[in-house]
Amino acid sequence: MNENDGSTENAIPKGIHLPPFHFADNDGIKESSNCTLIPSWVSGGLFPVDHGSDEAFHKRRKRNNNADERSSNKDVAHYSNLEQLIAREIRNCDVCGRHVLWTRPMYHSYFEPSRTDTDSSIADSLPQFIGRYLTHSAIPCSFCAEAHQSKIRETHSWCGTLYCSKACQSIGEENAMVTEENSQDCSQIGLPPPKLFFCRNRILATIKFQDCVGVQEVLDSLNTIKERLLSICGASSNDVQTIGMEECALFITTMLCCSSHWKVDKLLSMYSSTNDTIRRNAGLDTSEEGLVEEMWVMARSHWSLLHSNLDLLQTGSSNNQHLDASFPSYHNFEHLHIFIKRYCLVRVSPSTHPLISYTTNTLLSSKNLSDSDREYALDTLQVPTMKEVIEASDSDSSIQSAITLWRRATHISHWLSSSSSEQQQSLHIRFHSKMNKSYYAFLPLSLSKLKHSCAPTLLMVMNDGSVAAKTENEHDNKLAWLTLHSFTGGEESLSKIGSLGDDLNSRNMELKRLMGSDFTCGCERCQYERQENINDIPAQQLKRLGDIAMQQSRFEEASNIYDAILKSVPNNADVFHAKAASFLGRASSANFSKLGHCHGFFVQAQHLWSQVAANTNLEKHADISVILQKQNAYRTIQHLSSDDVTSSNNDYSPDKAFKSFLNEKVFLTDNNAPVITSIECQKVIQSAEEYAKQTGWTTSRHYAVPTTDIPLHDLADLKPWFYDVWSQRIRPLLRDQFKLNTTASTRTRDIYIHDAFVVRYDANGGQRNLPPHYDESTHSFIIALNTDFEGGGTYIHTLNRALKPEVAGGMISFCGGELLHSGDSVVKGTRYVIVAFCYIDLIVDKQVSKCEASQTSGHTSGFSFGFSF
Ligand SMILES: O=C(O)CCC(=O)C(=O)O
Ligand SMILES: [Fe+2]
Repeated sequence: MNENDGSTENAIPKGIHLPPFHFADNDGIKESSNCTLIPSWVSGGLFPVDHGSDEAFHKRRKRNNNADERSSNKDVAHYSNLEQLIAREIRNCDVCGRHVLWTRPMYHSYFEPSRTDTDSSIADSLPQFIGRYLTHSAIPCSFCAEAHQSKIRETHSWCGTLYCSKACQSIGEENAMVTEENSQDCSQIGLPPPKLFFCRNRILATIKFQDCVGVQEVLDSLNTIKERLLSICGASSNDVQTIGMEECALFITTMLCCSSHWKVDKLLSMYSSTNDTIRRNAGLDTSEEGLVEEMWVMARSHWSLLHSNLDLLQTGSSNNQHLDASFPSYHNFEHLHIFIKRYCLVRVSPSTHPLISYTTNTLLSSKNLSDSDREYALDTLQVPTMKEVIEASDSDSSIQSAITLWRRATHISHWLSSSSSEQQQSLHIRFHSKMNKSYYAFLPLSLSKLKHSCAPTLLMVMNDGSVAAKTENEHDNKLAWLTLHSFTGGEESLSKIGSLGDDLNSRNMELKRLMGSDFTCGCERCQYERQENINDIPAQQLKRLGDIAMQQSRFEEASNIYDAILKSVPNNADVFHAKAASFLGRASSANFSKLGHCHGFFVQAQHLWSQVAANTNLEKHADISVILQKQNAYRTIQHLSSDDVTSSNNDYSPDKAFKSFLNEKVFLTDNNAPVITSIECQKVIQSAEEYAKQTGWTTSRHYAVPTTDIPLHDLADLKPWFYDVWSQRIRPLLRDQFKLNTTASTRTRDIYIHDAFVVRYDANGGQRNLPPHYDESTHSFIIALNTDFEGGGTYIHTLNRALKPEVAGGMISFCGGELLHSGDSVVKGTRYVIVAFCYIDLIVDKQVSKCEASQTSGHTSGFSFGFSF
């Protein structure tokens, strides 16, 4: 097994955003390579129109500014609510100037419910109204009808002239103006000069749409229809956020397809050639039947209206005969629906880069933020893409400034505090629903071959990672694939379901709902979780499953998977490393506040790393070497296996030399009791700065919330000193503060360092602050190395203030994995601190051999670290 995720040289690494792409299609399918994004019905957005290579459309857009404003893709793409949707559709009749609803901005048609109509007749005509949205149909003006007859419809969209009634249309056509511009346009497409003026409808920004003809009726009726759909789905309007979306996306997609013979034929032939369970299980769920019927009637009646109007314009008489031949039968409509649901529609995850999600969530959950500051913070939340970061040189100033922006934005979340009001709560909910909104995408047909997997290689996401939920405008979002593992291009796997974090049963229930009741997922993850032919799953696939479990914080499962791999591939350092990391994950997620220790997992992880490093049969592993350096610097293993545990000979008296906060979860040393002297502080700063002259300060050691730091284990001249300080002064103090029993004979738990580093904050550039976060530790300490700066300090959110020792050498210690905290912005000068991530865990030696850790460690013989290599 290859160490780097089984990737080949040309593989695209994990964590990269790719634009939507096509898989090669043997049938030479020509489709837009973009997936169509379908926002939710509930949010009022319908779907973006893909004009593809419609040159005439683009040409016209450029020429006419007003039309451009009205009909740009952006305008059509999405609307955030029904009112907006309707308001955008209000235009003036080209003849009488009356405000009318324009049912489709790009196409020529009109819908004018009159005030005298009864509610029920409006409701009856609404399916057609909606239908017109859903299929690119229009009643062409006479110019467009000519264009249509000249068989140039494919390359020419309707002109967009709008009349509020037949009477106005006649007047308009009689008085039509011919301009130089549109006459040129006509000669380009081989037509006689047009009779009509092109697209001179205006958007009147001042229109109050309530005053416009028919608006309220349409709004009401749309809501009526929505309610009806929901009731068919068995949902109340309170559930709309969860139920409306998928149903709507599905129907919009199916109805869209019905407007294209080619798509219908293609989909039906794909359906009939599919020989998997879809055929055996073709029936609809009973809950769907009524809805599908209703949609079929709606789509069909629209189709009928469209064709009779076309006939009327072309031949002067209505002829409905071709309807049955061209519109899919109910039977076929049902098949289309099933096929699309199972193969063409995928849920799009709104999450993007983990960094962005992390920051965004923190911002959203912060109660100490005024509305405008939160808006500002979200607005300035711009993070470079992974690709940009990888490709950018260190000196790339745009990346640097983007990172600075991000940090500044997140920092606002605690800089300005105000009490949490109801208004803020609702804002929070609004933002949250905005961020977490689900979308569906209609895949190009060639992509419908992609297989579902619960451990997918690709995840369809909003955005390409460059902009984090920056604005209210959904059309700023783009679709992209996120590679969850290194991707070589041959893998056919994507996720059909929204929540990959669910367990086997929940995932399968969801899949059966989507794919039919006898669908059984055959992906490796389900195979593994069902314990079915596990030995047949290649080690490389299993490693992926383990890594996914790690990403989803299912650490115990990850440990088990890595164990399974080691049975067949016993000498893989990468898997051992991953297994130790899963122990560390379990240490962080152990129920610390209840147990007061990490169930032995921290200690277990350290032992595993040390044993792997000592095993000469195993390849050297870069990450394990770093862990070993830390173990040596802080003597973690020596401490566990020697009498060091008993040493309590310190010359530091902790008695009452510190203040405590938050029920002894946070401590600050008194000014007269620093843990190191100011001379020692100066030495640390000098040593770190000297070292940084050769290597620079690191800025990416901690993934989600990186500090600008130098690890202490890299500072050779300081290592012995730091160990002395740790064992003689700091550790005894922490034992005292966190009540780890002060005598060695009764002590069953102790505190260990996992990582320690010197951090530099600089008001004049570089890093000024650290965003809100939890540490990867149970406990952390921060030692101030200087005081000649302004701002700064460790902001503990529950405390609602920053703690800052007033003397160099002063220390803050706190439950870093449990309390949200941040590094406050330094506004003047440079701040240096030592930060250490620690774990309180069991002392694992003869004294504690019967501790409860043994029950969960997976080993039966006490607390053993015996791994078979
Ligand atoms: O700068 C500080 O005081 C906080 C640092 C911190 O929380 C960290 O490095 O994890
Ligand atoms: Fe921290």
